[in-house]
Amino acid sequence: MGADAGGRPLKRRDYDEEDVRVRPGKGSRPRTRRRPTHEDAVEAFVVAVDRGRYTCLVGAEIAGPPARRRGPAPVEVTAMKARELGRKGIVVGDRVGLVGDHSGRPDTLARIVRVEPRTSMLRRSADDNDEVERPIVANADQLVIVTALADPPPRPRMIERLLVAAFDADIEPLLCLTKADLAAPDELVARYAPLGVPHVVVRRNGDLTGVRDRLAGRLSVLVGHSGVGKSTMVNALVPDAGRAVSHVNAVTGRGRHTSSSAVALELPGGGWIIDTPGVRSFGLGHVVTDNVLAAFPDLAEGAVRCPKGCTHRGPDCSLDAWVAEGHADPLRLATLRRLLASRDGAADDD
Ligand SMILES: Nc1nc2c(ncn2[C@@H]2O[C@H](COP(=O)(O)OP(=O)(O)OP(=O)(O)O)[C@@H](O)[C@H]2O)c(=O)[nH]1
Ligand SMILES: [Zn+2]
Repeated sequence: MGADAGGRPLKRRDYDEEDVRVRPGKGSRPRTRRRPTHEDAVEAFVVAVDRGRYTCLVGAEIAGPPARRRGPAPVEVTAMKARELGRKGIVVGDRVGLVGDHSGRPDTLARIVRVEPRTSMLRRSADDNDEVERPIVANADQLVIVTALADPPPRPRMIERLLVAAFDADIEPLLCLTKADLAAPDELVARYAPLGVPHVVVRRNGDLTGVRDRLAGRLSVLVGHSGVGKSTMVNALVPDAGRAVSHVNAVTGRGRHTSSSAVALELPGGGWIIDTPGVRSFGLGHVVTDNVLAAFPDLAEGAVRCPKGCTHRGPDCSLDAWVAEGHADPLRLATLRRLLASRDGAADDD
């Protein structure tokens, strides 16, 4: 399980497991009962979710520079999920179809009747040994791993977890090293650059050209431990971020929800960033072993010699020999094994 006949790890293509979970119909109902097609639904982009209320933008340019936007400014619409969608989850980043009152006028409520197929889904589990996954953000094409160079100190375990999550979700990672005034980035860069992970270095009030270039025209999700300077950077990248967020709050009317959920913000130069609240941990219980391994490209190469179904933790594992032969750093193998072990309940803290 978890690999195809050629031993390659399976990639998730069924981005929405709820789509395929078919419920047995209630006897008398004809099986061919068709749902309304809602051909009149307008396209919208979900920028915030708060307890059953979805803040959606109608007419937003999701990729590419806003200069290319021809029509009028996007309209912010509050919507609820239509009954017919059942338990289907809707998250920030989703593209949806809206019916009903989508004027965006105060006290109006549209209905989401459709969720477009997703190009990616970033998920985490509550715990490593918990396979129940929580979808976080849909359709992102870049995962920005925000790490302070000091205060708080970098947490390599967390970085590696996020790299696994990015690989599993088929999202490109970007290491964003903040607080460069406090410590040099050399050590972290030396650790991740050989793995092909791109990086940018930022500091408060510093030049943001490097990170802006990486974010331009893309849908990036920012994840980091609390206190790494994520808000400081977001506010510098999106000068009216605070206003946008409080506007969203005003629409949903539920006070400050920025600390508890993700919010999508448009970059002045085009593209979107999805800011997520600071995380303490990032569970990987839902990731198949082969995808954990595949996120370690320096080791995955050596694992082709492993016995079929290798847990990569037992005495038959060929990775010990691979490392002994000098193909990879023993610390990397230790990291991989710690991660795999934590999925069986062992602690894996920084
Ligand atoms: N020295 C230094 N301090 C910074 C820098 N960027 C942010 N800080 C400080 O670090 C602290 C945390 O910054 P925030 O931007 O609030 O961090 P955050 O990641 O958004 O944290 P949460 O809101 O808890 O998720 C604040 O006291 C900032 O002033 C930096 O480049 N250098
Ligand atoms: Zn093995």
